[in-house]
Amino acid sequence: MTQDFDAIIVGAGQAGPSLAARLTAAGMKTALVERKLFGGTCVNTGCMPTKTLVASAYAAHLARRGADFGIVPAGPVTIDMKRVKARADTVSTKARTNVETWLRGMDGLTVIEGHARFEGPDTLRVGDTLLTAPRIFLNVGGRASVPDMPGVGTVDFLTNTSILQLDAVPRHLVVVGGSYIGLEFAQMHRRFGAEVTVVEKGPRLIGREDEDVSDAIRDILAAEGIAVRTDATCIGFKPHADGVAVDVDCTSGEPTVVGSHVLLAVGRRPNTDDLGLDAAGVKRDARGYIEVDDSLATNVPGIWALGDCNGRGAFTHTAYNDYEIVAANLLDGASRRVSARIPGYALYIDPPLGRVGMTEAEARRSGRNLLVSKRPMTRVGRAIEKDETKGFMKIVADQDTKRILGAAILGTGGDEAIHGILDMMNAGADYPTLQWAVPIHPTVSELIPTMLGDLRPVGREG
Ligand SMILES: Cc1cc2nc3c(=O)[nH]c(=O)nc-3n(C[C@H](O)[C@H](O)[C@H](O)COP(=O)(O)OP(=O)(O)OC[C@H]3O[C@@H](n4cnc5c(N)ncnc54)[C@H](O)[C@@H]3O)c2cc1C
Ligand SMILES: NC(=O)c1ccc[n+]([C@@H]2O[C@H](COP(=O)([O-])OP(=O)(O)OC[C@H]3O[C@@H](n4cnc5c(N)ncnc54)[C@H](O)[C@@H]3O)[C@@H](O)[C@H]2O)c1
Repeated sequence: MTQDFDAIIVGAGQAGPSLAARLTAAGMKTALVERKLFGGTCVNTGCMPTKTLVASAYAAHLARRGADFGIVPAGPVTIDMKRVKARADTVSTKARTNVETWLRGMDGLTVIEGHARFEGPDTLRVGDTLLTAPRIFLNVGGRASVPDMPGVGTVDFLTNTSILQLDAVPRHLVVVGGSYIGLEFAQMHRRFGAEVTVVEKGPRLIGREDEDVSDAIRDILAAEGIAVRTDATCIGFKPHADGVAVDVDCTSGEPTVVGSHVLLAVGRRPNTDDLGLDAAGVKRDARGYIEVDDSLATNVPGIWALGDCNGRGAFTHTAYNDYEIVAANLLDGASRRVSARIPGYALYIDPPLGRVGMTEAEARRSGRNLLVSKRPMTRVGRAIEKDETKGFMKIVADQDTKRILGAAILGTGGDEAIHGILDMMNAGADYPTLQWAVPIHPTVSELIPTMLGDLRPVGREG
């Protein structure tokens, strides 16, 4: 059977559903194909369950710290991991149901469950059905990457998906990969009561960030009793009576760590290998990401790629912004470009890291005349009042243009406070403009104008 549409969307992640709403509202007969869970990674195995778990872990941490605030707990803090898991499941399930209900009730949209694969540039097969359309939008996302590390096939390991099924606290969780996914799970499980070791092949955690950020995060995690093994260039796995033996024969420390559980958090790979892209002539890069231009169009006219599968972003908000770009260009006559996007994101350890724009290292490499201001959270009233004074804030600006180039707020409320800077950068305002804002007291954000007053010149690199 062949069904003809004006538009087909593959994937109900962060871009697909909203795009379906715009296309159908514009009168296009649209099909949306989803092979697994409506809402995709963020809703089911990414942001939503993990941030719900992070909130439970924070509650446990604060409860243990009760005495610091004059609150005397009735007894020791215990973790009911079944209820912790149930809470995360409920949040995910509600969100997934909402997306699915919305899509199924959308006028002009045909929802098709199944795996879509190209048979030609305007034709996709889902089971026995052929779907055709002059416009095809790929929002197929990604999955955990499982590299062919020595012994990986001989042991049980967890990914960001399977670890969500744990309803008991692991005795010893070994987290391989010291970046976003690894660090969020490492800290939450430590706070749930597990022994935790993070194994990172690079010389430092979260290696894309500035060294001072990496160092501060390592200190924060170490203070909670998380063991961190960096420079682990020779990681391997062996079955062990107590779980899994992980070779971390690094430059120092014990050569092997035995964990009851191992989480692989070593990056993601796009879901583009089983999409039949060759049949449509759509180009992928060496890592499998679909190649797109600045408007997210692929090399084949009438096919666009949005979200994690295009390699231009790896976050929910970048996937959603991809939808906004494509919809605005197609339906509103706009000419929006992905290169205009200012990168921003947060790492949800506690305290969180809010980030926008360039790191200081990137700014130095750019050869500009730089101004930098840095302030420890021990000098932020709001943090002192909350007794959450770990971390620091840093802003980097261009001395000549007076534009803010980037910022990092590693500290309580950092994921929210960073938006004051992100919004100003997005508005194209210079830093003296932000300096004149009258922020609310007591907040973390109120120190941003003060920091701008403390900007000092620093040298360039190289
Ligand atoms: C543990 C974890 C925590 C995260 N936390 C955050 C966070 O706090 N903040 C943040 O911004 N980002 C976070 N992310 C990243 C975020 O989840 C992703 O960037 C986002 O979900 C990408 O959305 P997407 O629409 O590109 O793809 P996805 O959400 O992955 O959706 C793709 C959909 O396409 C479907 N699909 C794939 N192939 C086919 C096919 N051939 N046929 C039919 N359907 C198909 C899939 O089943 C899936 O439903 C996290 C990710 C992980 C793994
Ligand atoms: N808070 C958030 O917004 C959030 C949270 C989780 C995930 N995410 C998204 O998910 C993506 C994937 O996250 P991730 O942490 O899996 O990947 P990542 O690419 O950010 O980091 C992978 C880490 O694993 C290390 N690594 C790679 N191969 C290794 C090996 N063989 N042995 C040991 N270490 C190894 C790398 O050096 C790196 O530190 C991120 O890019 C991010 O966009 C976002």
